[in-house]
Amino acid sequence: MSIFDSTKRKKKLKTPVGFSWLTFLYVGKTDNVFSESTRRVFIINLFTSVGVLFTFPLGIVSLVNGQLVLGYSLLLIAFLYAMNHVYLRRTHNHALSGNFVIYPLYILMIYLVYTGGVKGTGHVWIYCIPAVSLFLHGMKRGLIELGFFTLALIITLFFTASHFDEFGYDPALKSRILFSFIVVVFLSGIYEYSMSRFNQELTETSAKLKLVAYKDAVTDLLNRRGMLQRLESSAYSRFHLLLADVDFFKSINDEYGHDVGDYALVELANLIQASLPEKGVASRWGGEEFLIAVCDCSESDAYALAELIRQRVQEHEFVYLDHKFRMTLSFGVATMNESTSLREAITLADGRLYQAKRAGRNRTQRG
Ligand SMILES: Nc1nc2c(ncn2[C@@H]2O[C@H](COP(=O)(O)OP(=O)(O)OP(=O)(O)O)[C@@H](O)[C@H]2O)c(=O)[nH]1
Repeated sequence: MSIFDSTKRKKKLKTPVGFSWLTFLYVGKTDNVFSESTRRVFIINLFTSVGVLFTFPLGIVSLVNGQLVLGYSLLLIAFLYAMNHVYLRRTHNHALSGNFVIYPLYILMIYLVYTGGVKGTGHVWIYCIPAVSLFLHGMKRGLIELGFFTLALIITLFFTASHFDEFGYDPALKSRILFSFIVVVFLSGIYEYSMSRFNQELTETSAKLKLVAYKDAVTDLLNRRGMLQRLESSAYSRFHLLLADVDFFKSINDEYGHDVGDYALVELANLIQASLPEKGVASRWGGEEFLIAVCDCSESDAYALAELIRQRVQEHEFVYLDHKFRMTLSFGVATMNESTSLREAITLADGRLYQAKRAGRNRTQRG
């Protein structure tokens, strides 16, 4: 992999001056908001923030009503969720943070079903479990955990001295709660499955589109857009550009046909690729033009590389069916550095290439 695959400039969300809810929910990490990990951080943080808004006042109400265990449990969860925000902000570790969310939630739900919560309404909260569990742990682990949770629910409902009966509910309510919970698990599972399939297809399609957008279909090198993107996002502030143009390429097309011209371009691309140093990248810049970039070397090294490629091409015999022919390249070499921008360096290389052509072709022109 080339050194030009380095730091990518990432899109930042515009945040208004002062407090921003988006910045809060993304725990300050608003770059690359479309990435899966940032999305997870967002949802976990959203869930815990909403969780604090519910559990904190409900905890206070429970304490006031004298339900001390429930009150302290809710306040503990509110505290854990608030700490989770701090933890996410510092580490962005959504995997561990997700566990902070879901495991206390499982325990709280079983506790609410067992005790009846506030005025026997505790069981109504269990329906948030399937979606959260499947989202945080995915289909496989999520369903296994939900299986265990359902088992704990059955035991709590039917085999413990839960306080459920003391609120005067119809006995059928227990089985209705269980079945409706299983239905919600089932629907959430279908939703999670279709979402993950959709996301997978979206990721694959976007990777394919990127490939098409940044690669040249004939030579498989980067195309102009891909090369510009690579160079503009490179961490290196100094590199050398070698702009090569095939000499009299039109005559190849005219003499042997367009297919042979295409074959020659592919062969040239292979020759260039095979000559590249580790810290180099090549692209098809235009019709019969190739732009090469190298870094961590001197201007003389860059010139020597252009000469090496030029000589290899000159010595190479191109063979296509019963056609045999030779080709040459002209080069213009320029350096991008602190005082010369990328665009200026490309223009310089282009000007020097033109000089090499005017001076007779099959040569390298540097500054
Ligand atoms: N086969 C093929 N030919 C291409 C492709 N892209 C551009 N060309 C041809 O490249 C040729 C470029 O011709 P010119 O610009 O006149 O340059 P040249 O013949 O190489 O002459 P100099 O650059 O002056 O040495 C044209 O005939 C284009 O049709 C391609 O993808 N495949």
